[in-house]
Amino acid sequence: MAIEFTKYHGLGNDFILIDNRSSSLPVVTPEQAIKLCDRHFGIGADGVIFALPGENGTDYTMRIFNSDGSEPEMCGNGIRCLAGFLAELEGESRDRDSYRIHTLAGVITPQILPNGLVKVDMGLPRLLAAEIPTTLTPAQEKVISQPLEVAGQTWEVTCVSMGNPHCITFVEDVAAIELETIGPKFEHHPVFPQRTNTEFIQVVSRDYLKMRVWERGAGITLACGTGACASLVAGVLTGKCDRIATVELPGGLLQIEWSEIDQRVYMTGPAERVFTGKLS
Ligand SMILES: N[C@@H](CCC[C@H](N)C(=O)O)C(=O)O
Repeated sequence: MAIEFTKYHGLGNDFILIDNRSSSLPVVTPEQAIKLCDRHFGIGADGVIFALPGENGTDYTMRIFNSDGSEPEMCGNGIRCLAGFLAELEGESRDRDSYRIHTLAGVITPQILPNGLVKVDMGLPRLLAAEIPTTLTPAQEKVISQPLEVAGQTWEVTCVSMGNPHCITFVEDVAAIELETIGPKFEHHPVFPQRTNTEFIQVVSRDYLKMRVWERGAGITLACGTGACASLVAGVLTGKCDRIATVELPGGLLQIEWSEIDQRVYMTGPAERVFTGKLS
């Protein structure tokens, strides 16, 4: 049976979206997702996202497979794309602009703004070592500016979970980082039992950060929404930036806020539909 899909991207972080609302199991296996994501022999994408029926009273459930077939807990750019995709699926019967989405990282709420951008309530950042998870500090302690040996160099890292793990390091010049070489070494470092996403951040000013990312299960991507949120939180924890900042990624800009009022993180950015097709 042919499966319809729609390709979306959020700042060049691209996804194959599948309408999976009639079943609570993804209609594509992780092995198939690897093939679909292949940029030479498949459609090409950083991941496959499924719109499933809501669980625990939510409107919908999001599941995602990375391009290596692993399943992450959350995806920031992906959930903006999912909001656009759901609006498209609901069509003229749509009577809301925000969705409560069940994810492996908890309930996440994207809202489609009148200007077409999507603002997402990304929830509370998790800061304890056990929550990342990492063995860099004792389980119930935060991981702020800790030394970590990677590739014969000592990096100062701060770790934040947005449901998925992030290791953030502040550098003088993001352009000088050899991501392809160093990224996998962070991802598979033994202090990260569930591997990690790694963000390299250059602080341009207290409200403007430049970021490059190596994603767990996907490698170099043009943007990472959870990574931008985690990086702003790391910047606040280390005193390097304000609670509201623009994060510049290779694919474009995200606006991130770590609210002083409710301590939740809010991300605003685009979601662009690219094309549709059928898997046979
Ligand atoms: N690109 C995403 C994150 C996708 C999941 C990540 N690769 C992981 O394994 O945690 C984003 O925009 O947040």
